[in-house]
Amino acid sequence: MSQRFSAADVASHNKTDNLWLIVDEDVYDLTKFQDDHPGGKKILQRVAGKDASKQFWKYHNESILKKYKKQLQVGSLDSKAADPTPAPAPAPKKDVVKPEAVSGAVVPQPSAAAAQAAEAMDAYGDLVPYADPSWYQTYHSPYFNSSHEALRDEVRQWVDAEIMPNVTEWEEARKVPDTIYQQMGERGYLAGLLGVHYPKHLTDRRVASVPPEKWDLFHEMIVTDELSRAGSGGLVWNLIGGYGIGGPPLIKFGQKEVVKRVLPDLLNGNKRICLAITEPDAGSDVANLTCEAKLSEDGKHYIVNGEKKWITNGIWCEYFTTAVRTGGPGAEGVSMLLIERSLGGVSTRKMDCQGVWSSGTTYITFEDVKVPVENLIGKENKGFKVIMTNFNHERIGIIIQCLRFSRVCYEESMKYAHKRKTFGKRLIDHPVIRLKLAHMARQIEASYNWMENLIYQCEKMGDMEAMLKLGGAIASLKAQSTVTFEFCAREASQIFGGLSYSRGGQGAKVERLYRDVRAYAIPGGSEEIMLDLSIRQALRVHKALGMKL
Ligand code: HEM
Repeated sequence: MSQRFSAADVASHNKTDNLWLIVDEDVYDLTKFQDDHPGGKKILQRVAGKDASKQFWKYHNESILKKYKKQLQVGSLDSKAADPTPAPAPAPKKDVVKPEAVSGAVVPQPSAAAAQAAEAMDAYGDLVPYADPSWYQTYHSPYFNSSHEALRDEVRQWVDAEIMPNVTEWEEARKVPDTIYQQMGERGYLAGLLGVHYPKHLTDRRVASVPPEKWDLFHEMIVTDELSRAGSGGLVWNLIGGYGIGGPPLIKFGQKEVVKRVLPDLLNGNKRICLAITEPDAGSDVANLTCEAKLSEDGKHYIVNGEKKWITNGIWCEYFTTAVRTGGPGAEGVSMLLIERSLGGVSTRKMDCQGVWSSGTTYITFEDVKVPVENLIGKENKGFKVIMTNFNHERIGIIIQCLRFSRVCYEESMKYAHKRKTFGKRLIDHPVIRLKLAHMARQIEASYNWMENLIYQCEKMGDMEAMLKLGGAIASLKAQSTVTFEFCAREASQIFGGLSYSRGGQGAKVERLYRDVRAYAIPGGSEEIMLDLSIRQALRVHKALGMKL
């Protein structure tokens, strides 16, 4: 913004029909906007011509300026430093704070070897303690390197510019513009989100900051984590909810020709896929599903009839990775089939749900859909194995999202607690509020550190070994992360008070995430089923490993 004004210039625009004000040394013309101002026009008129920064920050958060700057800013104060372009820049290089002992605490010194081997990561983000993972905040990490740092910055800049200012609007409209999903493809992110590293043979899209050969599960984690900063399960599920669980079975177990025909459009963001397993009467109890696929007399097609319920993204999808019954009762009679909308007989209806509004939760009916046998994913009656190997990837996705949503609740609360005053003190100065923040942080950090370790294990193991050895721990962490999310959403809501009860405004993220909690605690295996499985599976594996009781 090139126009420069003195404070006296701005002061002359102090009438109702000529209303300017200053926020953080930028000058805004609110003459027309005042009638639409959700906080009322009188409150603006009272500060007309003045520096209203203090009042502004009392009632709004950053997203408001991001959204309205273009439309309302007319210039800056002449006292403002030149080139104020705000960028979520990677913070200064290696300016690492040396810990100092307080009250007699001993400060351990790293050994010479350790000091040589390990450099702390660069500082990144706002450095609010625990609001980002510790490797963003100058601490050491065995898992991340400069390619992860570069991707983090790439995704964050995109999310901050294109997504963050619009999320509330999209959520209310119950739809994210298709262009955002397409950008996920163009930027190469979709191709990296299937848990199979980077399938460069199926797409010419590339991620700007990471070459495909270097792509690992931590890069995948970063994309999901940074998207989740927007504080909306609906947004994340819209972009990767159906794709991230419907795509992996196809790319891993689909027949070569089908994969070659279907995958490129999916990876590039031109078409959508979802996972259709749950039915009105079969949820966590997958082996009981009834949607049937009968082989035609000539053996060339399956004829599919049945219903699927709570299917994320279903209304927008061309492809449905579907669990069907091809054999007898129980798990041995289940197969996976790629059903295509273009085959006819597929009807989708949007469901109205408590949370994740922009994710497109769908009820599906299949009526005599004629599916070519080539669309079988895996072997006939062996679909349960496909479903089982998919669970780790699905649950880790849920864990990443829940833990970032927990951080969002915590970060919003921490920032709000620094500006809101009650009984003459800022909220952060009340011990009871600090206690809430401490309980949030300890659960987030413990869970995140376990998650890093499990992702590292997945990176080192094959699918089958990971399914057997990690299935129990991942199920347990899924429950741990949804409980953490629920706790953080509740505590954040208490800290925000009424602002998190009404929709929009400063408490928008907290209010929305509070509504999203059940969408994480129930699907992908409910907390109860996860915790029980975690012990059963661990015992089974450790018996095989030689456990002595
Ligand atoms: C660039 C200038 C401003 C813009 C673009 C703006 C925009 C908005 C918007 C969009 C809201 C709806 C709530 C939200 O989404 O956060 C809002 C609410 C509000 N604004 Fe402003 N505003 C501006 C300046 C101010 C100033 C200077 C004051 C106070 C002197 C003020 C007081 C309020 C109040 C009291 C609310 C209602 C908050 C609530 O519901 O809790 N606004 N404003």
